[in-house]
Amino acid sequence: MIINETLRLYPPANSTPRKVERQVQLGKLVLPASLELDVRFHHNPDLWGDDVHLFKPERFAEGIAKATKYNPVAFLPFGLGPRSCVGMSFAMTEIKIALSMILQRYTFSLSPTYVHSPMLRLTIMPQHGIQLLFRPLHADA
Ligand code: HEM
Repeated sequence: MIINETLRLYPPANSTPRKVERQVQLGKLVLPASLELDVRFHHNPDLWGDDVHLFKPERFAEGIAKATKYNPVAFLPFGLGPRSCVGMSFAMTEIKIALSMILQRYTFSLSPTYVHSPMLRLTIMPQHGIQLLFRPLHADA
């Protein structure tokens, strides 16, 4: 739940560039051929609710399908289609291993010096870093 909500609000790839191959109508919008688009993810209150900008891992309590109201294009941290991320399974496995190794050994909380300022520099990253206070769970950690 926490990983999914982090990927929803702070997807490392904030948008996906696409080029329109042939003219297409999307609702009221007519997109002409050759138009270059930057498709941005996960900030539509119609899909996520009025609390779209809040970090709420519990959205995913019953899985991605339920959280997205069964809309298969609502949650796209790894993109979609034939050019979607080839590293998705690797990345998800790596995140889970790293988190479980940390959580087995430490508790941690945000340092009072932390300033929340996500910024886009190729990927989304914390502008001033993330200062955490770690406490070992075991005497030998
Ligand atoms: C949390 C980690 C990651 C996220 C959120 C992420 C996200 C993405 C996104 C959004 C795309 C573009 C998909 C599209 O255009 O539809 C992409 C493409 C790609 N990613 Fe990742 N990625 C992650 C980790 C990785 C890792 C670990 C690898 C390699 C080991 C990787 C390799 C690639 C490659 C090669 C592409 C280009 C695929 C293509 O154009 O056919 N990614 N990724």
